[in-house]
Amino acid sequence: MAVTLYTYEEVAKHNKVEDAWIVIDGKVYDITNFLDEHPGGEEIIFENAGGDATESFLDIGHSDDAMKILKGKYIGDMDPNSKPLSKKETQPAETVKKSEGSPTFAMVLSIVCLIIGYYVLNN
Ligand code: HEM
Repeated sequence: MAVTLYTYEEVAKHNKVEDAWIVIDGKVYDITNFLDEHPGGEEIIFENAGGDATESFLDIGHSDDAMKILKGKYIGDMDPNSKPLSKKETQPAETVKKSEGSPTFAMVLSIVCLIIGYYVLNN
């Protein structure tokens, strides 16, 4: 089967949480479904979305297990004629959303406090 070739411009479009690709060693990987499963954290891997993560990936010294997971995410090769873009051009489109306290919870808490305050003042 023919290998799909991608350019750095094409890869750079996939820099979103719901659509994230990275390049490692001339190969392209779709890591969308892996972001929140990454043992090293969602943020650190997402920082490389849309760009080349070869150096960061190898620097960490990932295990054979990590290599196996990586293989499963393979979608094609880099076009050897494509030139890497600057870091600025491959910045992820957003940051990974952190789970913040739910606004509903804060609202319920305020209402409970008001009710308690009302009873304290009126008894
Ligand atoms: C698809 C690509 C990746 C896969 C499949 C992957 C997989 C894993 C796995 C399985 C681990 C657990 C430790 C191990 O088995 O080596 C891990 C840890 C880690 N990864 Fe990744 N990773 C990927 C990309 C990256 C990238 C691009 C970075 C850095 C920018 C990164 C940074 C880390 C860090 C900091 C840890 C924690 C290491 C530690 O606690 O010692 N990973 N990764």
